[in-house]
Order: sequence, then C-alpha cells, then structure tokens
Amino acid sequence: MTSVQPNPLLQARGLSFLRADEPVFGPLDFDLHAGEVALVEGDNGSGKTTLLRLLAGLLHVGEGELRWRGAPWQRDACASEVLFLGHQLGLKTDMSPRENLRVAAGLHGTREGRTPASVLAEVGLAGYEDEPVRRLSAGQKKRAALARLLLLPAVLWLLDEPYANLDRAGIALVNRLLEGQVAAGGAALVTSHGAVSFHGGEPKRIRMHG
Ligand SMILES: Nc1ncnc2c1ncn2[C@@H]1O[C@H](COP(=O)(O)OP(=O)(O)OP(=O)(O)O)[C@@H](O)[C@H]1O
Repeated sequence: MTSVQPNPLLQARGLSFLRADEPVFGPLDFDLHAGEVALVEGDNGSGKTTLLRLLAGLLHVGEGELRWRGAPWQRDACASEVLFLGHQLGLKTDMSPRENLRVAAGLHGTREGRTPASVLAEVGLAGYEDEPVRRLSAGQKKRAALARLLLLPAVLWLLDEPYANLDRAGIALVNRLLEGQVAAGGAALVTSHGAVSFHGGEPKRIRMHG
C-alpha cells in the first residue's frame, strides 16, 4: 500500500523576483511541509529578505510558481495563516504591547488559551504590558513582536533575523518558539547570520545562490 503524502504547505518552483527585469534571486525550488523549519541562507544582498517579503505578500512573484497547500498561492487566501516578522517589527510605537496585540488579534484571531497578557508574560514583558512601545529597549521591542507569534494562529512564520537584538535568554526564547511551532504542526522560514540551534530536528536549508 502506498501512503499518500500530504501537500507541502508551501511549494516553490523556478521562483524568482525581478527588479528592473534583473533577478534579485532565483530560480529557487523548495518545499516546506507542516512541522518543518527552513533556514534561508545566503550572503548579504543575496535576496533573503526579498524572498520573505514576497512570501508575506508584500512583493509580487517575478517568475516561476508558488503554491500554498497545493493550490496556486494567493495572498488573501492565506493572510491569517502566514505571519511575517521583519526588520521593521510591525509595532505601532505609540501603542503599548498589549494594545498592539489586541489589534493583531482582532484581525487574525488567537490561539486557544492564549491572551495578550499570557503571551507577554511568556516573552518576558510582564510589567511592560501598558508601556508605549517607543519607550522599550530594542530587545524588548523584539520580544513584543515575538509575542505575536505566540498569540496569533498562523501556521507559517516568516522570520527575518529573529535573533537580532536579543540577549541570551531572548535567543533561547526564539528557539523555544520554533520548537513549539514545529510540535504544533506549524512551519517557519528563518534567516539568520548567526547559528540557529533549536531542538526540533535538523532544519532544512534553502540556499539563495551557489
Ligand atoms: N527597496 C529596494 N529597492 C531597490 N533594491 C533593493 C531594495 N531592497 C533591497 N534591494 C536590493 O535587493 C538585493 C537583495 O536584498 P535583500 O535585502 O533581500 O538581501 P538579504 O539577503 O536579505 O541581505 P542581508 O543579509 O544583508 O540582510 C540587494 O542587492 C539589495 O540592494
């Protein structure tokens, strides 16, 4: 008896992004399944952020094919299933971490049993829930952004340099988040110039070139 392989969450074939008709990256081929983490690897300027922004729906596919759960990829169809954490953290700085999370939860819903207060405690921001984000340190801002990963029900995380600005405990926090995402059947694409070591199996690698 042959087992039926589920569709990958994400499938790229000959994927590239063009700027002024010149490819920024690609062609790229990869599959990402539920329960997988993939490291996006490449030198400065090789297009890692561009790839993540494209998958977040912020840029258009240049050439090639992108499929989501086996169907042609459409931004609107997976808007609440994909969560992008970029260099810009996507926080309103005049609002508090709690208010930022409430707005995000209003748009996308929450994971069962999670509240803004519970996830802020998990990321080490207890006591800072109601402070305007602009008054937080760089690492605290990053933690406030990471709290979204815990709160929202996204199945695919796009994490651009998630370890940047974090202390040792913050780095361990990101690794725990990735382990939890894998255990829950989610997936993540991660760029990092540092070592990534989480206990969820050997990550897949996507090379931007070479
Ligand atoms: N808004 C933009 N307008 C024009 N060119 C851009 C823009 N953003 C990025 N680029 C160019 O696209 C290429 C890929 O940039 P990208 O930021 O995706 O690389 P990266 O692999 O993430 O780099 P790094 O490791 O330095 O973060 C670079 O050559 C960069 O100069």
